[in-house]
Amino acid sequence: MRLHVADHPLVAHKLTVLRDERTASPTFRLLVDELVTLLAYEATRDVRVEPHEITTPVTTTTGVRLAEPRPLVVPILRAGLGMLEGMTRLLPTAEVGFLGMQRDEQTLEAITYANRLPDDLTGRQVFLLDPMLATGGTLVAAIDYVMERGARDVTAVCLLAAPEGLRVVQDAVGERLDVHVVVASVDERLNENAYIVPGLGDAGDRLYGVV
Ligand SMILES: O=P(O)(O)OC[C@H]1O[C@H](OP(=O)(O)OP(=O)(O)O)[C@H](O)[C@@H]1O
Ligand SMILES: O=c1cc[nH]c(=O)[nH]1
Ligand SMILES: [Mg+2]
Repeated sequence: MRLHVADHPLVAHKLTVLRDERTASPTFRLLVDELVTLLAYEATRDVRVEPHEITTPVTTTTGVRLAEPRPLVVPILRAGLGMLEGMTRLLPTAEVGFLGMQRDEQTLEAITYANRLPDDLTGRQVFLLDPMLATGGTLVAAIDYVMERGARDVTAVCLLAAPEGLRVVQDAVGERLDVHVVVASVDERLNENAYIVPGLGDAGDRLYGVV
């Protein structure tokens, strides 16, 4: 597993406001969007491109364009939905798949309630979006879904990760896949309820309200 922690004062500043319990949904959503844009820059560093010849007003030159097949962006509902627009702003031609997953707060098992992914992901670059990597159960299940469909190039974009969850992801997929994880911060630990500490609380609730 390759881990990239965004080390940038703007990321740290925005994350601090995001963590603050006084930050209400409208500002929270805006900050998630801005943070994803900053993380997406790093997450797409290895996006596949191909040579592309163009004519400028002065001469012809060979640049690059995104290669086919187009990347697939997969927000993990609910909370990952808050990251979709920021990601597709940088990758406007990407396709979008959806995974709806909810952690059972008793067993901590990830339960899948929606799955809308292309059948064949062979050769596709896949970007999984989820703000929180806590125990790692949700991300491991999501990686399994895309790997079952043939994906071998997977990047997870998260805002916060717990060290415990990163170890779980490494142990579960490390042998099978060189997954790339891009995060704004690796926090201290999980608490007794498997919430990230210091964290930001329940990302889905803070984005969309308690349901
Ligand atoms: O690493 P894990 O221990 O699996 O936990 C992380 C998951 O928990 C949160 O989702 P949640 O289950 O709260 O669903 P929601 O997005 O609908 O709020 C979060 O967005 C992750 O998907
Ligand atoms: O801290 C956490 C852990 C799981 N899910 C969240 O939204 N927050
Ligand atoms: Mg939630």
